Amino acid sequence: MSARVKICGLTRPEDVDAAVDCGADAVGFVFYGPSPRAVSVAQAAELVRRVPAFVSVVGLFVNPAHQEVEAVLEKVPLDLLQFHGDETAAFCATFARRWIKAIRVREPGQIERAFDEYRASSGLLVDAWDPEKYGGTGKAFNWDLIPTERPLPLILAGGLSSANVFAAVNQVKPWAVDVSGGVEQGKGIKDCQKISYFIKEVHRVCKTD
Ligand SMILES: O=C(O)c1ccccc1NCC(=O)[C@H](O)[C@H](O)COP(=O)(O)O
Repeated sequence: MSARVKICGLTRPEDVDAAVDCGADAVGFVFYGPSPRAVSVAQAAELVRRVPAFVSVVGLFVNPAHQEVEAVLEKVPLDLLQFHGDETAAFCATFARRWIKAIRVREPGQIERAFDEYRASSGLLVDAWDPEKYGGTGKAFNWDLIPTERPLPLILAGGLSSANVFAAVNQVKPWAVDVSGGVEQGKGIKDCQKISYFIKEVHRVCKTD
């Protein structure tokens, strides 16, 4: 078994370097103003310059206007778009870029329905539901709601950290895991030691299989 790792919500050059050096497969930048992890287009363009070949750069949006995404794409070489709001599949597919859809899980059957609705995506990210936030909540959800039959790559997110990612990967066997709060020392400020432990735990479970 192998699971890839995405470190999301990076805001500082040293955190990008730490994620890359520790072996992250993807790094995520939040283009959503209300988030404490939001980056400007100019800031993201600078940060992305540090990302080497074969590490994917993901741009995260929440219910953006079409023009807003295009404006980011003009300046920031994103490999993938991650839509974290109530975007339709038709909207997500209007950009000349691969995309993944995040859903916030709270009831049985929801993931199965999303697999169908977002079948044109490159993956479905499953995160915890929260009444007030679209993501980055630091909360886990009931992994028993995740079906074993998956027509798309499944990316597990929500409240992961080095303390639970071994169990998560072992149980869910996701294509990838996505973490933000679990590798931070403060909102938007990553902790390179936590990033290192997190990725080591994912690699450890992959070796034991
Ligand atoms: O990070 C945010 O502030 C955020 C705001 C709005 C939508 C999504 C957001 N983040 C998404 C992520 O960082 C992750 O994909 C995911 O939600 C996991 O976050 P965490 O539970 O903190 O590990």
